[in-house]
Amino acid sequence: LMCFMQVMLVGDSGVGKTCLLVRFKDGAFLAGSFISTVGIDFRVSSNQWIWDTAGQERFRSVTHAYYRDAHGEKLIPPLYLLYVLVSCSYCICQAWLTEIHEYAQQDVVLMLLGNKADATHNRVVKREDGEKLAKEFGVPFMETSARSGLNVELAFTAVAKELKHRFMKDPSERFKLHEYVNKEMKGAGCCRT
Ligand SMILES: Nc1nc2c(ncn2[C@@H]2O[C@H](COP(=O)(O)OP(=O)(O)OP(=O)(O)O)[C@@H](O)[C@H]2O)c(=O)[nH]1
Repeated sequence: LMCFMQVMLVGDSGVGKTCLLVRFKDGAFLAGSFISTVGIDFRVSSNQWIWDTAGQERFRSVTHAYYRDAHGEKLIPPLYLLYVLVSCSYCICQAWLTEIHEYAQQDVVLMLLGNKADATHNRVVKREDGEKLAKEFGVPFMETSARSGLNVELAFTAVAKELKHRFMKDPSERFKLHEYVNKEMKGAGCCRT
């Protein structure tokens, strides 16, 4: 059974959307100069089609267009919402969550990721803050690092598992995304690569 899915990464410019994708797909970290995504981009990884959206405000209308299909129906795919632990992008995450609720379907699969967990000396957002925000919106949460690889694989496979279960609609085997994530995720102190 081939299951092809699309997911989308959203979050402010510079939080590490492209880097997380590259880490997941190629197992490498894109260090050095930062090339901002223009509009929207996608990468195909085995059976996942992952949209990488531009975080910059001036591309917002382009990314919004992808939230709906040609008939204006609410479409769009499971989302990973990112903020970064080293700047105030966390503060505006709430705005992203509100926007997603407006544009996406009710049953959208969402995952909140706090990226750049490796940059401990620059950290300004506490883990508890991420947990609190996630709880408020009822979404699973984990801290990640595209640099060290922390929880990157898990973030993508957990959503893939959830979608697979939804697709197969087998009520006897209800997949519990929150439980799975809480069991499998690593803390930021431990660097799994
Ligand atoms: N230390 C550290 N730096 C990271 C990490 N992820 C990304 N970066 C750096 O953050 C910068 C921005 O990363 P991108 O992945 O291009 O950010 P983006 O969210 O795709 O940005 P836009 O395309 O503008 O929306 C780059 O300089 C990366 O090297 C991480 O986990 N740890």
